[in-house]
Amino acid sequence: MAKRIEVNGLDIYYGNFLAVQGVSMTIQPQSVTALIGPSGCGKSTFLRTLNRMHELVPGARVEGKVVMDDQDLYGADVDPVNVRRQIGMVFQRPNPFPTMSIYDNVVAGVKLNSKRMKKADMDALVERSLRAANLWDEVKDRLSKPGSGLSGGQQQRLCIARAVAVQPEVLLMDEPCSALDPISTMAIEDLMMQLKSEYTIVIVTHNMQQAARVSDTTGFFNLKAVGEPGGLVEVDATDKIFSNPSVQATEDYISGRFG
Ligand SMILES: Nc1ncnc2c1ncn2[C@@H]1O[C@H](COP(=O)(O)OP(=O)(O)OP(=O)(O)O)[C@@H](O)[C@H]1O
Repeated sequence: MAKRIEVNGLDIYYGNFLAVQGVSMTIQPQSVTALIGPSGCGKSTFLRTLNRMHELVPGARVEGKVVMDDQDLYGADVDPVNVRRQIGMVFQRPNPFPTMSIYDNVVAGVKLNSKRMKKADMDALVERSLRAANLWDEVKDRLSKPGSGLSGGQQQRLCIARAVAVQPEVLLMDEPCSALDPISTMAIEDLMMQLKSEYTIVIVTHNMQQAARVSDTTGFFNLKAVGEPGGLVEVDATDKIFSNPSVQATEDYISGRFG
């Protein structure tokens, strides 16, 4: 299921404002890629271009290429809704539909894709997705209760269950633990390590220990200067980035000298 994403010469605009310039990188399947860098350098903006969510902002657009396996995600005949089905996203704040039951939250995306399913198949999908998100045991006896009744960490795992229920190839996570306590954070990190055997995972994180713990590859984004666009400074094996980066700015950032 996991797919490779090739990004080539990507420039990302909000109207006339060039927010991110010239990103080229390969995102490997069945692995976790972490994106780190100081605030405002364009990590989240870049992440949202990978599943065509960026263009939901009026006036926002990209130039350059994003190719998933052999599919040009910005090709003229490509339906962005279909791209978002293949490339799921988990956000900073857990955002289950508050009045919907846990069960309905898991199948919400599947229903949106207007797939008609038998009740037994739907039940199996709910169980499989909640198990994949390591949440099944905690909620199996209250599937009809509202998703908003769960703890923050459980809600975030519910959102992950909702994302995996549509069987995407890629999972994008934008600071998925920043609103969670350390125990819930550990649960999500464990989950990422398990999910990467089936998915391509890209995570934006401000937590460098987290990037070092969970990712195989790390990309460091930075602004060239104030008022200049952000860009990818270097991308390499996580061990290398955290022990012997090629660029001084990466070392300065990871050793806490700025950002
Ligand atoms: N909706 C928007 N409209 C206009 N400009 C935006 C919008 N969202 C972000 N930007 C600008 O794009 C640039 C990159 O922002 P982005 O949020 O991607 O950075 P980031 O590295 O993810 O930051 P943080 O770590 O603080 O979340 C910034 O200059 C920001 O002000």
